[in-house]
Amino acid sequence: MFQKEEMAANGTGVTSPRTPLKSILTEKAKGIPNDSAGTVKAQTIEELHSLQRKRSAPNTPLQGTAGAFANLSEDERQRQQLQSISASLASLTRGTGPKVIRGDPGGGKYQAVSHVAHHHHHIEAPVISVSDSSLKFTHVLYNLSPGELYEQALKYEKGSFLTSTGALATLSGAKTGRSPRDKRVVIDDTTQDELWWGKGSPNIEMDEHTFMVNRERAVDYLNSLDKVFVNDQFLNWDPKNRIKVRIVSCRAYHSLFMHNMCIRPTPEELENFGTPDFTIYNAGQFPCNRYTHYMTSSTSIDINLNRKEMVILGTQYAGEMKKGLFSLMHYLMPKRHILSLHSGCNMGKDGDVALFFGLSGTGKTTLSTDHNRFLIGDDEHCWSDDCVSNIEGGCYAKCIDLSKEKEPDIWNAIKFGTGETLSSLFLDHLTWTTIIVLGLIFLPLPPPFVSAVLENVVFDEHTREVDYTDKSVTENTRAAYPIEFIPNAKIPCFGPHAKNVILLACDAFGVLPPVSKLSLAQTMYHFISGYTALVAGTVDGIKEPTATFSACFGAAFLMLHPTTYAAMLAEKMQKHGATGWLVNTGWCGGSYGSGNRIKLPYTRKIINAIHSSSLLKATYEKTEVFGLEIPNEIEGVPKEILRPENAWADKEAYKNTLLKLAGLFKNNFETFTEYKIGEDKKLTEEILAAGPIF
Ligand SMILES: Nc1ncnc2c1ncn2[C@@H]1O[C@H](COP(=O)(O)OP(=O)(O)O)[C@@H](O)[C@H]1O
Ligand SMILES: C=C(OP(=O)(O)O)C(=O)O
Ligand SMILES: [Ca+2]
Ligand SMILES: [Mn+2]
Repeated sequence: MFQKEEMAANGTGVTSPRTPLKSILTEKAKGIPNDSAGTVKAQTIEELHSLQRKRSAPNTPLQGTAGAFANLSEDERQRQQLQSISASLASLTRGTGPKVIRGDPGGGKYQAVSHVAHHHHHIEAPVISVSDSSLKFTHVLYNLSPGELYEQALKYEKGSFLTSTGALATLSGAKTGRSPRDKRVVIDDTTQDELWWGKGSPNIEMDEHTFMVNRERAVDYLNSLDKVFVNDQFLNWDPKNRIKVRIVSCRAYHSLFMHNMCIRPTPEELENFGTPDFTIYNAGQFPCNRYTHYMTSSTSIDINLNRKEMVILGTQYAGEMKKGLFSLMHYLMPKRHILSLHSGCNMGKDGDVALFFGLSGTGKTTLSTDHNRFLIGDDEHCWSDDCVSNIEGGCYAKCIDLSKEKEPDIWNAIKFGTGETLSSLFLDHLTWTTIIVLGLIFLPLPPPFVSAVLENVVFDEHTREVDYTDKSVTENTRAAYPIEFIPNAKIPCFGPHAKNVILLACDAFGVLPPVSKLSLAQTMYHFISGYTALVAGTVDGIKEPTATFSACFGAAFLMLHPTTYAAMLAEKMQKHGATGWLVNTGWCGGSYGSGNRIKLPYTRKIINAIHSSSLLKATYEKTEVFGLEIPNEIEGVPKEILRPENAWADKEAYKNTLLKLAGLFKNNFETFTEYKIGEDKKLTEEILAAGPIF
């Protein structure tokens, strides 16, 4: 009887007599007050150490909450959870999943699944032989906390270090950027008709069978390891359109990265998680077999929409997982008439929402992180009939040349510690009517315990201070931090319909004006064009400044034809009266090499003028060739830089460069001239006429 009660009380079925150690009192000690707070409730050192780590969720989920597992005993619930993970890792040829147990094979203390874990805990890690896979156990490190993941990384992953601010610095291996040429999408009867294939499309086809070959390769590799990390998390803050994802990976770094980047479930949500909507198998440390059909390198990133799975082989760059899930959302959301956007998003205290579109490195993260506004998200959003919502739970900032002075919020986010939810100071500025009218809910959540991951940065061996100017490993150094690390993040991350749509282009040619106001047709023209000219790339291998056109400012992630997204954007902008802007965050006064990059403080002034509506009231002049409306003045921005031709010393060179760029725009748009944008024939014609005229 007593035993039963104790089992129910600690929820594990493990019973241990907890008689405290008797303290020995000598004659001398009698009468002397004991300064210790009591005696230790442990009989052995192991037990003492086991007391140090308090059992908590998710290992000990809360009792009594309703949901998928509501009527199950704790043992049964955990058994089903392990079964689900085993099924995720199942070999399709052998027809079975591995024997999974919870816990760290290195002797760590995570094995909450009592009976299974206890029996096999002492098994020595065998020399791995795949043919013995049915005999061995795969340890599952399930939704570990940042602290646990830190320990795993520091203990077992070479190249993992603590920086002076407590961030985890790590290396992503040979790949320090995405590998879009190695992306494959399974073509089947459904996707053949639904998806965007062919010229300009990022979706390079692969057949179902080849996917299975790569999946098996990844699963076999994962099964051959002593341990794998499993994250069960969410995408999309819009509760009606939340997607459940499971990420299986082999590195603590990957698990921590996704912990930061996806939405973190509460213990209750995790308990009721059930079957994921999509699963990633990240076996990035292991290459694909180049003799496999469709493979052109040893890297392969494969999406199978029918199986709801993604396989990663031959790259450890964590951005592949983040952007792979983004591709998934670009498929799932439009099916629900929701527009998925490669954009940053923030909101003013009056509820004015701005979207920041732009290719990698154009300023989405930098400019959406604004101390005077609420951050909704830095990179991936959905625009539904109800709201604009962030897909992710974290930000992924470029950190080359990061400075505390210029970007204090990002700088301060690169740490280990607790996140700040919306500061009360900021709340004071919000009137209650605003809160009620906008239906904003600011949850008084306890600050979560989280930590940033720094990829491929260089730091001082002794002080552990990061040198953000050092490009020794790569130019594409990155920080991934949970959104709560930005003090004025808006949690939950959604807001009302967008008022301003800002298209960012980093124009290395230096001929686009720092800011221009766009008509709806021009907005669509530039959205479909998706221009930028970067100097250094996120995309693996590209280091030179080149013009890039990427439809919808994110062709690499589109699943459907660009005009599908464009038509939805046009409709939403019309419906909600949003204004489009083109902002050049790149060069002025000359091309890359002779001119200079526009100073961030000037760009911020421009963006402020857009937010405050003051720019809307300015007087404008139209430019030649591109027909862009340029404001005559903006407070705090030198007048000379607003008109590019004034900023260039060599007017002849300016004109030639302008025409060169116009030609590139025209060539690029040729593929789109035969498409209709939605039902509106008039708009389609206007869009075609909204490009450069020369
Ligand atoms: N005028 C400017 N506007 C925006 N970003 C600038 C500007 N000048 C320099 N930068 C730098 O360019 C980079 C923009 O990168 P980021 O904001 O991460 O882009 P994205 O999120 O679009 O990939 C940052 O490193 C930022 O400091
Ligand atoms: C993660 C990426 O996004 P961005 O550079 O747009 O922040 C990427 O392109 O790899
Ligand atoms: Ca991006
Ligand atoms: Mn970004």
